[in-house]
Amino acid sequence: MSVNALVSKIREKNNPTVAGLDARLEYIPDHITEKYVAEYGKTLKAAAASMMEFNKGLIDALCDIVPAIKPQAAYYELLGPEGAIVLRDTIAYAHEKGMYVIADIKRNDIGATATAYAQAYLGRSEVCGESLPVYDSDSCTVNAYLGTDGINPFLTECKNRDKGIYVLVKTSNKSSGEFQNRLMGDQPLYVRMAEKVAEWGEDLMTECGYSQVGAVVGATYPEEQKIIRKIIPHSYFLVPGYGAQGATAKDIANAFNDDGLGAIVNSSRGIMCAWKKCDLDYQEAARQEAIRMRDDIVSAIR
Ligand SMILES: O=C(O)c1cc(=O)[nH]c(=O)n1[C@@H]1O[C@H](COP(=O)(O)O)[C@@H](O)[C@H]1O
Repeated sequence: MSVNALVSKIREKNNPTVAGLDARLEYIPDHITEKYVAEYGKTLKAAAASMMEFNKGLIDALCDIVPAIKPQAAYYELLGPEGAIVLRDTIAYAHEKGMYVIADIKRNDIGATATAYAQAYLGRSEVCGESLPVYDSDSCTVNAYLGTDGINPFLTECKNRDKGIYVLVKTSNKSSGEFQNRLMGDQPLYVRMAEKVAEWGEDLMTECGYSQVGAVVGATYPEEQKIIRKIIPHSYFLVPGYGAQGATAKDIANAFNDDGLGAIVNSSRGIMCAWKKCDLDYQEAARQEAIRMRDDIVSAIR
Protein backbone atom coordinates (compact mmCIF):
# COMPACT_ATOMS: atom_id res chain seq x y z
CA MET A 1 0.00 0.00 0.00
CA SER A 2 1.49 3.37 -0.97
CA VAL A 3 1.31 6.85 0.56
CA ASN A 4 -1.39 7.44 -2.02
CA ALA A 5 -3.60 4.85 -0.30
CA LEU A 6 -2.76 6.39 3.08
CA VAL A 7 -3.89 9.81 1.87
CA SER A 8 -7.17 8.32 0.55
CA LYS A 9 -7.82 6.71 3.93
CA ILE A 10 -7.00 9.94 5.80
CA ARG A 11 -9.41 11.84 3.52
CA GLU A 12 -12.15 9.23 3.76
CA LYS A 13 -12.01 9.15 7.58
CA ASN A 14 -11.13 12.84 7.95
CA ASN A 15 -8.52 11.65 10.41
CA PRO A 16 -4.77 12.39 10.07
CA THR A 17 -3.76 10.20 13.02
CA VAL A 18 -2.11 6.83 13.57
CA ALA A 19 -2.53 4.52 16.55
CA GLY A 20 0.80 3.32 17.91
CA LEU A 21 0.86 -0.30 19.06
CA ASP A 22 3.74 -0.54 21.53
CA ALA A 23 3.45 -4.09 22.85
CA ARG A 24 3.95 -3.56 26.60
CA LEU A 25 2.33 -6.01 28.98
CA GLU A 26 1.57 -3.25 31.51
CA TYR A 27 -0.73 -1.64 28.93
CA ILE A 28 -2.98 -4.71 28.77
CA PRO A 29 -5.93 -5.19 31.15
CA ASP A 30 -5.32 -7.94 33.75
CA HIS A 31 -8.26 -10.09 32.65
CA ILE A 32 -6.55 -10.73 29.29
CA THR A 33 -3.10 -11.51 30.71
CA GLU A 34 -4.52 -13.68 33.51
CA LYS A 35 -6.34 -15.86 30.97
CA TYR A 36 -3.12 -16.68 29.08
CA VAL A 37 -0.98 -17.04 32.21
CA ALA A 38 -3.50 -19.65 33.41
CA GLU A 39 -3.06 -21.47 30.10
CA TYR A 40 0.71 -21.11 29.45
CA GLY A 41 2.15 -20.07 32.84
CA LYS A 42 4.29 -16.95 33.34
CA THR A 43 5.98 -17.31 29.95
CA LEU A 44 6.79 -15.26 26.88
CA LYS A 45 4.14 -17.33 25.10
CA ALA A 46 1.49 -16.05 27.55
CA ALA A 47 2.75 -12.48 27.07
CA ALA A 48 2.64 -12.81 23.28
CA ALA A 49 -0.86 -14.34 23.27
CA SER A 50 -2.09 -11.51 25.53
CA MET A 51 -0.56 -8.94 23.20
CA MET A 52 -2.15 -10.51 20.13
CA GLU A 53 -5.62 -10.47 21.69
CA PHE A 54 -5.14 -6.88 22.87
CA ASN A 55 -3.88 -5.70 19.45
CA LYS A 56 -6.75 -7.39 17.64
CA GLY A 57 -9.21 -5.82 20.05
CA LEU A 58 -7.69 -2.37 19.48
CA ILE A 59 -7.69 -2.80 15.69
CA ASP A 60 -11.36 -3.92 15.78
CA ALA A 61 -12.26 -0.88 17.88
CA LEU A 62 -10.36 1.60 15.70
CA CYS A 63 -10.36 0.39 12.09
CA ASP A 64 -13.42 2.32 10.93
CA ILE A 65 -12.19 5.66 12.32
CA VAL A 66 -8.35 5.52 12.30
CA PRO A 67 -6.49 5.05 9.00
CA ALA A 68 -3.25 3.49 10.24
CA ILE A 69 -1.37 1.65 12.96
CA LYS A 70 2.29 1.90 13.94
CA PRO A 71 3.63 -1.15 15.78
CA GLN A 72 7.01 -0.42 17.42
CA ALA A 73 9.32 -3.41 16.79
CA ALA A 74 11.34 -3.12 20.03
CA TYR A 75 8.38 -4.18 22.16
CA TYR A 76 7.78 -7.25 20.00
CA GLU A 77 11.47 -8.18 20.10
CA LEU A 78 11.20 -8.09 23.89
CA LEU A 79 8.78 -11.04 23.61
CA GLY A 80 11.35 -13.11 21.65
CA PRO A 81 10.38 -15.30 18.70
CA GLU A 82 6.74 -15.32 19.83
CA GLY A 83 6.82 -11.52 19.65
CA ALA A 84 8.01 -11.64 16.03
CA ILE A 85 4.95 -13.73 15.18
CA VAL A 86 2.68 -11.26 17.00
CA LEU A 87 4.22 -8.42 14.97
CA ARG A 88 3.69 -10.27 11.69
CA ASP A 89 0.13 -11.29 12.59
CA THR A 90 -0.76 -7.81 13.87
CA ILE A 91 0.31 -6.31 10.54
CA ALA A 92 -1.69 -8.94 8.64
CA TYR A 93 -4.77 -8.36 10.81
CA ALA A 94 -4.57 -4.57 10.32
CA HIS A 95 -4.39 -5.14 6.55
CA GLU A 96 -7.45 -7.42 6.71
CA LYS A 97 -9.26 -4.52 8.39
CA GLY A 98 -8.12 -2.07 5.70
CA MET A 99 -5.53 -0.15 7.72
CA TYR A 100 -2.17 1.23 6.51
CA VAL A 101 0.80 -0.02 8.53
CA ILE A 102 3.97 1.81 9.50
CA ALA A 103 6.49 -0.63 11.02
CA ASP A 104 8.46 1.47 13.46
CA ILE A 105 11.89 -0.19 13.21
CA LYS A 106 14.29 2.79 12.94
CA ARG A 107 16.82 0.47 11.28
CA ASN A 108 19.79 0.80 9.00
CA ASP A 109 23.26 -0.57 8.31
CA ILE A 110 25.78 -0.89 5.48
CA GLY A 111 24.08 -1.42 2.11
CA ALA A 112 24.25 -5.23 2.14
CA THR A 113 22.67 -5.50 5.59
CA ALA A 114 20.21 -2.66 4.97
CA THR A 115 19.00 -4.74 2.01
CA ALA A 116 18.03 -7.52 4.42
CA TYR A 117 16.13 -5.08 6.66
CA ALA A 118 14.36 -3.57 3.66
CA GLN A 119 13.41 -7.01 2.32
CA ALA A 120 12.22 -8.20 5.73
CA TYR A 121 9.91 -5.26 6.39
CA LEU A 122 8.91 -4.03 2.93
CA GLY A 123 9.92 -6.75 0.50
CA ARG A 124 10.26 -10.52 0.32
CA SER A 125 12.61 -13.21 1.56
CA GLU A 126 14.10 -15.32 -1.26
CA VAL A 127 14.13 -19.02 -0.38
CA CYS A 128 15.43 -21.34 -3.12
CA GLY A 129 13.68 -19.39 -5.85
CA GLU A 130 10.51 -18.77 -3.84
CA SER A 131 9.75 -15.14 -2.97
CA LEU A 132 8.09 -15.11 0.45
CA PRO A 133 6.51 -12.19 2.35
CA VAL A 134 7.84 -11.69 5.90
CA TYR A 135 6.40 -8.73 7.82
CA ASP A 136 5.01 -7.06 4.70
CA SER A 137 4.30 -3.63 6.20
CA ASP A 138 3.39 -0.70 3.96
CA SER A 139 6.20 1.48 5.24
CA CYS A 140 8.84 1.64 7.95
CA THR A 141 10.88 4.17 9.87
CA VAL A 142 14.54 4.42 8.85
CA ASN A 143 17.64 5.91 10.45
CA ALA A 144 19.76 7.53 7.74
CA TYR A 145 22.94 8.04 9.78
CA LEU A 146 24.82 5.65 7.45
CA GLY A 147 24.08 7.78 4.40
CA THR A 148 22.74 7.03 0.95
CA ASP A 149 24.07 3.48 0.53
CA GLY A 150 22.05 2.44 3.59
CA ILE A 151 18.94 4.15 2.20
CA ASN A 152 19.14 2.82 -1.38
CA PRO A 153 17.91 -0.72 -0.53
CA PHE A 154 14.79 0.77 1.08
CA LEU A 155 14.23 3.00 -1.98
CA THR A 156 14.46 -0.10 -4.19
CA GLU A 157 11.68 -1.81 -2.22
CA CYS A 158 9.62 1.41 -2.28
CA LYS A 159 9.95 1.51 -6.08
CA ASN A 160 9.33 -2.18 -6.71
CA ARG A 161 6.49 -2.67 -4.28
CA ASP A 162 4.76 0.69 -3.95
CA LYS A 163 5.84 1.13 -0.34
CA GLY A 164 7.18 3.99 1.76
CA ILE A 165 9.76 5.02 4.35
CA TYR A 166 9.88 7.69 7.05
CA VAL A 167 13.41 8.96 7.61
CA LEU A 168 14.29 10.32 11.08
CA VAL A 169 14.77 14.05 10.54
CA LYS A 170 13.95 15.70 13.89
CA THR A 171 12.96 13.25 16.62
CA SER A 172 10.60 14.06 19.48
CA ASN A 173 12.88 13.18 22.41
CA LYS A 174 14.58 15.64 24.78
CA SER A 175 18.16 14.98 23.59
CA SER A 176 17.32 15.12 19.89
CA GLY A 177 19.10 18.47 19.55
CA GLU A 178 22.39 17.01 20.78
CA PHE A 179 23.24 15.95 17.23
CA GLN A 180 20.26 16.92 15.09
CA ASN A 181 20.49 20.67 15.84
CA ARG A 182 24.27 20.89 15.56
CA LEU A 183 25.54 22.98 12.70
CA MET A 184 26.87 21.14 9.71
CA GLY A 185 28.43 23.92 7.66
CA ASP A 186 25.91 26.75 7.99
CA GLN A 187 22.82 24.60 8.63
CA PRO A 188 21.71 22.26 11.41
CA LEU A 189 22.02 18.54 10.72
CA TYR A 190 18.23 18.10 10.63
CA VAL A 191 18.02 20.63 7.76
CA ARG A 192 20.70 18.68 5.85
CA MET A 193 18.74 15.48 6.51
CA ALA A 194 15.52 17.09 5.23
CA GLU A 195 17.36 18.13 2.04
CA LYS A 196 18.47 14.52 1.56
CA VAL A 197 14.87 13.34 2.09
CA ALA A 198 13.81 15.67 -0.76
CA GLU A 199 16.53 14.18 -2.99
CA TRP A 200 15.78 10.54 -2.08
CA GLY A 201 12.07 11.12 -2.64
CA GLU A 202 12.30 12.81 -6.06
CA ASP A 203 11.80 9.63 -8.09
CA LEU A 204 9.10 8.29 -5.82
CA MET A 205 6.33 10.81 -6.29
CA THR A 206 2.77 9.47 -6.28
CA GLU A 207 -0.55 10.66 -7.73
CA CYS A 208 -1.60 12.42 -4.52
CA GLY A 209 1.37 14.81 -4.80
CA TYR A 210 3.35 13.18 -2.00
CA SER A 211 6.49 11.09 -2.23
CA GLN A 212 6.92 7.59 -0.79
CA VAL A 213 9.85 9.05 1.15
CA GLY A 214 8.53 10.74 4.27
CA ALA A 215 10.10 12.19 7.40
CA VAL A 216 9.78 11.66 11.14
CA VAL A 217 9.32 15.06 12.74
CA GLY A 218 8.49 15.30 16.45
CA ALA A 219 5.34 17.04 17.66
CA THR A 220 7.48 18.45 20.46
CA TYR A 221 9.42 20.75 18.09
CA PRO A 222 6.94 23.09 16.30
CA GLU A 223 9.61 25.55 15.13
CA GLU A 224 11.65 22.85 13.43
CA GLN A 225 8.43 21.44 11.90
CA LYS A 226 7.86 24.79 10.16
CA ILE A 227 11.39 24.86 8.72
CA ILE A 228 11.29 21.22 7.59
CA ARG A 229 7.80 21.63 6.06
CA LYS A 230 9.21 24.32 3.73
CA ILE A 231 12.16 22.15 2.66
CA ILE A 232 10.09 19.04 1.91
CA PRO A 233 6.54 20.09 0.99
CA HIS A 234 6.03 16.79 -0.87
CA SER A 235 7.02 14.44 1.94
CA TYR A 236 4.57 13.01 4.44
CA PHE A 237 5.51 13.65 8.08
CA LEU A 238 5.10 11.00 10.75
CA VAL A 239 4.60 13.13 13.87
CA PRO A 240 5.10 11.36 17.24
CA GLY A 241 5.06 13.09 20.63
CA TYR A 242 1.38 14.04 20.92
CA GLY A 243 -0.22 13.11 24.26
CA ALA A 244 2.06 11.05 26.51
CA GLN A 245 5.17 13.09 25.58
CA GLY A 246 3.38 16.36 26.26
CA ALA A 247 2.78 17.87 22.80
CA THR A 248 -0.72 19.24 22.13
CA ALA A 249 -2.74 19.91 18.97
CA LYS A 250 -1.41 23.45 18.64
CA ASP A 251 2.13 22.03 18.51
CA ILE A 252 1.46 19.96 15.39
CA ALA A 253 -0.19 22.54 13.12
CA ASN A 254 3.13 23.48 11.44
CA ALA A 255 3.60 19.90 10.28
CA PHE A 256 0.65 20.17 7.86
CA ASN A 257 0.47 21.82 4.46
CA ASP A 258 -2.22 24.40 3.68
CA ASP A 259 -4.37 21.66 2.09
CA GLY A 260 -4.69 20.03 5.55
CA LEU A 261 -2.58 17.07 4.39
CA GLY A 262 1.09 16.19 4.70
CA ALA A 263 1.25 14.77 8.23
CA ILE A 264 -0.01 11.91 10.34
CA VAL A 265 0.11 12.32 14.12
CA ASN A 266 0.89 9.31 16.31
CA SER A 267 -0.37 8.44 19.77
CA SER A 268 0.62 5.13 21.38
CA ARG A 269 0.21 5.18 25.18
CA GLY A 270 -2.58 7.78 24.91
CA ILE A 271 -4.75 5.28 23.01
CA MET A 272 -3.51 1.94 24.39
CA CYS A 273 -3.74 3.03 28.03
CA ALA A 274 -6.91 5.14 27.76
CA TRP A 275 -8.83 2.45 29.71
CA LYS A 276 -6.68 3.13 32.78
CA LYS A 277 -8.11 6.63 33.08
CA CYS A 278 -11.83 5.82 32.88
CA ASP A 279 -14.47 3.19 33.63
CA LEU A 280 -14.82 2.01 30.02
CA ASP A 281 -13.45 -1.29 28.72
CA TYR A 282 -10.17 -0.97 26.81
CA GLN A 283 -11.76 -1.07 23.35
CA GLU A 284 -14.35 1.62 24.03
CA ALA A 285 -11.79 3.73 25.91
CA ALA A 286 -9.34 3.52 22.97
CA ARG A 287 -12.09 4.44 20.52
CA GLN A 288 -13.22 7.42 22.59
CA GLU A 289 -9.63 8.65 22.90
CA ALA A 290 -9.03 8.19 19.15
CA ILE A 291 -12.17 10.24 18.39
CA ARG A 292 -11.14 12.94 20.87
CA MET A 293 -7.64 13.07 19.34
CA ARG A 294 -9.01 13.20 15.79
CA ASP A 295 -11.31 16.12 16.63
CA ASP A 296 -8.51 17.90 18.50
CA ILE A 297 -6.06 17.59 15.59
CA VAL A 298 -8.62 18.39 12.88
CA SER A 299 -9.73 21.57 14.65
CA ALA A 300 -6.10 22.66 15.16
CA ILE A 301 -5.22 22.32 11.47
CA ARG A 302 -8.44 23.97 10.30
O1 LIG B 1 9.53 6.91 14.82
C1 LIG B 1 8.75 7.05 15.77
O2 LIG B 1 7.60 6.65 15.71
C2 LIG B 1 9.18 7.90 16.89
C3 LIG B 1 10.06 8.91 16.60
C4 LIG B 1 10.28 9.93 17.54
O3 LIG B 1 10.96 10.92 17.27
N1 LIG B 1 9.66 9.84 18.75
C5 LIG B 1 8.84 8.80 19.09
O4 LIG B 1 8.28 8.81 20.19
N2 LIG B 1 8.65 7.77 18.20
C6 LIG B 1 7.85 6.58 18.57
O5 LIG B 1 6.48 7.00 18.72
C7 LIG B 1 5.86 6.33 19.82
C8 LIG B 1 5.43 7.38 20.82
O6 LIG B 1 4.68 6.77 21.85
P1 LIG B 1 3.77 7.61 22.85
O7 LIG B 1 4.67 8.64 23.46
O8 LIG B 1 3.32 6.59 23.84
O9 LIG B 1 2.65 8.19 22.05
C9 LIG B 1 6.89 5.33 20.35
O10 LIG B 1 6.66 4.10 19.70
C10 LIG B 1 8.22 5.90 19.90
O11 LIG B 1 9.19 4.88 19.68
